[in-house]
Amino acid sequence: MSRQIIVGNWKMNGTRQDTQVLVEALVNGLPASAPDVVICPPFTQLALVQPALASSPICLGAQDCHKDVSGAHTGDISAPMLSELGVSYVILGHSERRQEHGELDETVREKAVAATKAGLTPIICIGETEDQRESGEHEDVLGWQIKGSLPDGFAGIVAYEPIWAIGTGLAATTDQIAQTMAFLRAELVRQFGEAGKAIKILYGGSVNAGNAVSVLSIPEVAGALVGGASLKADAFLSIVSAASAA
Ligand SMILES: O=C(CO)COP(=O)(O)O
Repeated sequence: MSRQIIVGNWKMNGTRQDTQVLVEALVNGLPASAPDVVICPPFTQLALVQPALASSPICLGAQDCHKDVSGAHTGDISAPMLSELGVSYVILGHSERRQEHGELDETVREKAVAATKAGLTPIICIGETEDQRESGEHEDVLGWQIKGSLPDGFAGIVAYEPIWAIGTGLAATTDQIAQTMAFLRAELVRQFGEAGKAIKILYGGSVNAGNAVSVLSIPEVAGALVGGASLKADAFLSIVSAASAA
């Protein structure tokens, strides 16, 4: 299996003090044979974290970017601004942004184009609601999200995050993840041809130190997008170690 990637999405958490303590623990505790590791602090902490990662293989990610390079977009941050801060990955289309900010597939696609132009690797999130899973519509929903959110020639990462598994402590079962991963791979190949085989797919949704080994051992799972457990150094480093073992 190719090298896995573990991404920590800190969401809207972390004072300067918390951030310094957490980053130091991650940098010092990273195992020698670690997978690729990315941490995505809030925008306001990026400039603080970047120098702390200077001599570490841990990469810096952001949680969103705008589709334009600059302009009258109050409160937004552009992809080149992130790139200038040493950011190399950006999470796009997270369900919290889709739900709280009404972000549509089309917007996510435009942001992915902007991110790629600025040299960032987009991590595009997709996932179904609990109702969609229960009514058996989840594959249709995920297929449409891939079609709508991933630009032509997409060479980034997809993160499958079932909305009902985010922050609930109830990760999807290994069978649910395995079936959905197989569906997503087939869909990526159907939509992108040969290039669809190379797109890494992460799983996200209540990944923790206890379930990481089983989640990361599922075929097609190329890593994890971790929320809550990425805020605790011990838990996140256990997940990182599980990826090294998977
Ligand atoms: O949304 C997530 C990562 O982007 C997952 O969050 P939790 O790991 O807290 O469920």
